[in-house]
Amino acid sequence: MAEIRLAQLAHSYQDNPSAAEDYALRRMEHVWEQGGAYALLGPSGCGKSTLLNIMSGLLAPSEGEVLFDGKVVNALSPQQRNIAQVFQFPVVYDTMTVFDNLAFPLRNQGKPKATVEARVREVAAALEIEPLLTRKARNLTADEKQKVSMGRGLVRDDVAAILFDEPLTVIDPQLKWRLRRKLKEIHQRFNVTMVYVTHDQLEAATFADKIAVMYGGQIVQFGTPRELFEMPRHTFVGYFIGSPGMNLLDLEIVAGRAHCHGNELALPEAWHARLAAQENARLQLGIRPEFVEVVPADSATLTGRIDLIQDQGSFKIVDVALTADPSQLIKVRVDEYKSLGEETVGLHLPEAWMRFYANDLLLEMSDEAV
Ligand SMILES: Nc1ncnc2c1ncn2[C@@H]1O[C@H](COP(=O)(O)OP(=O)(O)OP(=O)(O)O)[C@@H](O)[C@H]1O
Repeated sequence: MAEIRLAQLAHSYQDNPSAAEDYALRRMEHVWEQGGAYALLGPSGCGKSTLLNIMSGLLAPSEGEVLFDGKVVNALSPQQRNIAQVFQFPVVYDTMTVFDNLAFPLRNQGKPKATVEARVREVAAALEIEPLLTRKARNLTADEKQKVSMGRGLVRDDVAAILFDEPLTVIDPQLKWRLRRKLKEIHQRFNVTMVYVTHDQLEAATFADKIAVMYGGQIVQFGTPRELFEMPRHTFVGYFIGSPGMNLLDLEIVAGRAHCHGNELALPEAWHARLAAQENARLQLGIRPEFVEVVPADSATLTGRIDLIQDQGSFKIVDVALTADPSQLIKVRVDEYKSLGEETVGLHLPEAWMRFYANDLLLEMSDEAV
């Protein structure tokens, strides 16, 4: 088991990269601590698999170093790094029984028969595949094969880390949730560093203690699911996390004060000054649909017309088109029983839940300054 450190790491698939866009991974510093349960979350093409393959040793980075417990491992193969990897599609030996598939990595290491037997049964029980142990792998369903594949990743107790690359893609949706919970339980029991790649925020949040959100070849935020929800450090995190994502509204500075679509924001003086000081930056206000309040129009920060109401069961998502600019929609989450009355509504944006971004990056202010 190991701490995995990425030092000045970058990767380009091109021979002579020059511009930032030539890099699948932009220069990064990152640490996965020993024993953590992590998710690497991001949209297709953001660099997740590239990063995972560099950590496992399947791909050599074009720049920088990968360190396991402080030792540079760039030149080591996946076997030498002692990494277990579980891929999107099952990797099993069809002609072997499930037992032999699970036992394979242990027998390769020359482990005693009793140890092999005990460990295979423990992992099979954790994954609920004990009844399959005597079956030939080729007769299994895709779900069952993938469980065996995961079992092969979990069976060794001396691995530096287990890396999962979208391992539940082939799994039946109803089973997915149960398997994620299982993986979490197994993580708690075996205390091994796990990094789980996914593009699904729910999958990331149910598995991981901390999530690294990737965008455009960079880790734009590394935090708990709650931190990503409450304090997105990049507009992409605001937009990508949440359902629907964060509302992002352009801000203007008029005579040194922050305005949103023609209305001055009710903010402490220090915030107006901080925003006004961001010369030439694109300024945005971010607020999640959960925190926008529907209020009488005469006491509102902004007013608008209800454009669409989507019933989501226990709540509704209401799209409000702003009076000052009807092309700008704000999404508001309201209780299913809330009566919205008039078509024109007022919106209150509580100061505690407003987030400010300059060129997509969160602006912060210490408590004393506000
Ligand atoms: N072998 C390769 N040769 C050239 N470019 C590649 C190669 N593999 C990936 N890329 C490019 O690198 C970027 C990152 O790809 P990567 O597969 O790491 O992203 P990802 O987040 O894992 O996406 P997905 O979820 O679709 O697998 C993409 O622009 C992709 O086109």
